[in-house]
Amino acid sequence: MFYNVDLDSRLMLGTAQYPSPEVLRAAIAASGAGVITVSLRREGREGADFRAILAESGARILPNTAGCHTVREAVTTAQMAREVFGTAWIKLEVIGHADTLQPDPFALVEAARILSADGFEVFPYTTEDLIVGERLIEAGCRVLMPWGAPIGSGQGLRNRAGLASMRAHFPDVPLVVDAGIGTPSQAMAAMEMGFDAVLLNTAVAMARDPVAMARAFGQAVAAGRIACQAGLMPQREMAVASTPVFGMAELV
Ligand SMILES: CC(=O)[C@@H](O)[C@H](O)COP(=O)(O)O
Repeated sequence: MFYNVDLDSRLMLGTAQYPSPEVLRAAIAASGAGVITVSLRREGREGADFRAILAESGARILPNTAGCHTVREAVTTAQMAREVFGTAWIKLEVIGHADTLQPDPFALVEAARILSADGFEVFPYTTEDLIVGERLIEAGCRVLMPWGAPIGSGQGLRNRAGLASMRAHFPDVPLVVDAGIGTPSQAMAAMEMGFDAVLLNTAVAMARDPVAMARAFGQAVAAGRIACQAGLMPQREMAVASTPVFGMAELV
């Protein structure tokens, strides 16, 4: 549950960098994404067409503050997005570093506190740092979005151990791996680890065939979720024969 909303699909899809609006429309449909994230800047640029694509998708809209570098910028962008999209959901990005596009944890927590107090339901894009996660929860966030890897890098789950300890530390908080996912298998791995959803953009938008890639990600996220719920077998140090020896033919 993400702020009391249950989603059919646990794939959250970004809407930037697609070769054309038609490809974007088809990719959203093929992915079956439950949530579409959209930047206010893009909505301002592309207007009615883009809005129609979002509306016909049937997915929930998660506006984001992509490109914001300060608390003030992020809070103002979120407030404008609430007006434009008519939702209290906001994916909060406050970028702290130009090369890594790493979140600024201090500004992030401050902006999350201001927005939560103002009635927003905040999805903060953060690192896997547990203390920052704690502070975000204290600030009012009921979802956390740790990065897989830097935005647009396609490096996948770069700090698997850190992500696993975040999952263990916040067993009851919905956690969404956001950014840096390059392949469907990486998205599936995140779901197998028990993450509640995955958010990605570049890997689909920049694929040679974005529509087919969107479908692949939709299926991978669904499969990872089923596998997690089915219970993965533990890894073992040694071989354990999988074929029973009872009833084997005796050769004399
Ligand atoms: C669209 C959006 O919200 C991005 O900021 C997001 O973090 C996706 O990252 P990738 O493009 O690496 O999938």
